[in-house]
Amino acid sequence: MIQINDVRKKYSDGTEALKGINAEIGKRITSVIGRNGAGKTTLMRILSTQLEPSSGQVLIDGLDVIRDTLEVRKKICSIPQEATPIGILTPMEHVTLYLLARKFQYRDARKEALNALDSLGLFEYKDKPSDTLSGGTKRKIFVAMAIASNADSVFLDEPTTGLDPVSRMEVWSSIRKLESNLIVTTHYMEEAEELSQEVFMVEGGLVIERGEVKELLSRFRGKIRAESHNPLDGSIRISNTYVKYIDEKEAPDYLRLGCTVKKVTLDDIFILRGVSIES
Ligand SMILES: Nc1ncnc2c1ncn2[C@@H]1O[C@H](COP(=O)(O)OP(=O)(O)OP(=O)(O)O)[C@@H](O)[C@H]1O
Repeated sequence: MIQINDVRKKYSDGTEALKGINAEIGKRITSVIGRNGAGKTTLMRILSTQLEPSSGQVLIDGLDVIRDTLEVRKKICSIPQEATPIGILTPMEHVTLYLLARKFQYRDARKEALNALDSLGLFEYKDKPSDTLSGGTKRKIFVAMAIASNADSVFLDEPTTGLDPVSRMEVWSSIRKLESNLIVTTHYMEEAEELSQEVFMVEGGLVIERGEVKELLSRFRGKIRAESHNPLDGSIRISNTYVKYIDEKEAPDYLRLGCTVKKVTLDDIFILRGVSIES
């Protein structure tokens, strides 16, 4: 269980990245979503003991990330957004060394490393130096470390950024098999919908919405999104696009008007924030 109590972070230049985050996260997959600069990485760095909050408290299985840092580090695995592999080391060496550092026995480390690499479609690359691999394959090495670690809590900051659709599905399926508390940040709403039991939407350093995907989307029941480059009656303007939420049965009328019609996703909560779809 992860408890986040009124966590705030003000950087030395005065930027208030987190303005009071409160959350309780259980043994399930949780996604943290939000626009660029919302505060997702700052929160992940605080949870994984890489950054101290300005105030507030984070407890991981009852251990305080500031007071009990070393104990917490043994229980967690955190893969930061900017992680890059060491060029001369192979994926197999990366994952095995990581597991040895986590006190796995050598044989277990090799076995778990192989399983994780295989589940991510990396078997054929396992003995190649990392600097000969593509960007997406390099990214998957770190996902393999997290999967093999079997840590109680795993934090993945944008694990699938830059991955092709097949690789993304391989990552999802491996992530789903983990029994850890898993927190994933992502820009892909589809990923949050696919993966997580609970979603936290962060904006301006605050949690603006939280809940199960189904629950969050329930306000749109029976609605779809119509988009146009021309204003529609009652539409919301986003840059050069006009968005309107319509009844499913109205789709043919809007298609005739030249609109694009789309299924509602978590994106729509950001679009609609503060606006009632009945209006
Ligand atoms: N070291 C730092 N010093 C000052 N401000 C920072 C620092 N790191 C992040 N920030 C600021 O804190 C805010 C939150 O940044 P953060 O990286 O946590 O957002 P994010 O949601 O992860 O964004 P992205 O989706 O682009 O990765 C932003 O305004 C950012 O510019």
